[in-house]
Amino acid sequence: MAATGAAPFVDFQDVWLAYNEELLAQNHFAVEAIDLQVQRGEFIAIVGPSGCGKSTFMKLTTGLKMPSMGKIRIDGQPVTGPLKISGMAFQAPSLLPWRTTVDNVLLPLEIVEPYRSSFKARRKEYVERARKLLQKVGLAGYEDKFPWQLSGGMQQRASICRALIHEPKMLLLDEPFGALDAFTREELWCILRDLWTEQKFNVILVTHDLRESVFLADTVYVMSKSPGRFVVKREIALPRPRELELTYTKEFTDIVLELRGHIGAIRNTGISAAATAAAVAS
Ligand SMILES: Nc1ncnc2c1ncn2[C@@H]1O[C@H](COP(=O)(O)OP(=O)(O)OP(=O)(O)O)[C@@H](O)[C@H]1O
Repeated sequence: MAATGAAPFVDFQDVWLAYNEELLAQNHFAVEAIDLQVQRGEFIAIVGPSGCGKSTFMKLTTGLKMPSMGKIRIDGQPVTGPLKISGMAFQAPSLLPWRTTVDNVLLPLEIVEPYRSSFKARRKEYVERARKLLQKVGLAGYEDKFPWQLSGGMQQRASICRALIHEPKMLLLDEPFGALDAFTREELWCILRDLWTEQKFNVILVTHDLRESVFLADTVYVMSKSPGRFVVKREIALPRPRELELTYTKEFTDIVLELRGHIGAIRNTGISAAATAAAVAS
């Protein structure tokens, strides 16, 4: 899976974030003491109770937010602003309504250098790339449709293609399948797993679906709240590629229940982040 011994692809060193100066003055952090190293090609998932700081962690990883304290390096470089080496997909697919599927997928190439400057000259090649990706996610035949002609699951497939069109080194997914029915969700897990196996980008997935985290990720991190802090690191040593049947085995269910137990403890007993961190091996 991930390369070992090399410098981590994502490297958080004691990162803290308060959302503004006033909160910082009150020592009110949204996330604290984030130490996290993700190896090149690794697929990680982040789970935790609502409001614990998962999206805040994503904002830091994309460079949309800068830490109040601590250091972040991605692909060996300090993060100083919004990153272009990542693709992103969120719970709402947010396709532009006046663009066809293929034109929505092409959007990052019109915006991100080095593609932007050559976009017009290479449009034909890029359209071909977009069509191939759409085919892989089962959207062949829908390239020229508009978002309102697609189901929610289809729009989410297109948004994953849009996130991958500029061949990013890292894919950031914040609850991308949360609004979909169980069958579509499982189908998209398999599509995402196949794309990842083929292209080997890093993935950081935020999800409330523990089965999803265990099915997809190499490592699952549990975040506790107030402020958000990683308190559990669970490596998932299940066979790859993962088949859906695996999700019905005892081993799989035991890991899901173990993670559920950690989140239940954080939610129900009000265990503070520091106490949980001390109690649970990382
Ligand atoms: N722009 C902001 N300004 C101030 N506080 C914020 C801002 N965005 C988030 N927060 C606070 O930071 C904390 C973490 O929020 P975040 O959205 O990262 O949680 P989350 O784990 O992603 O939640 P959910 O699972 O519900 O999406 C919360 O207490 C939230 O109120």
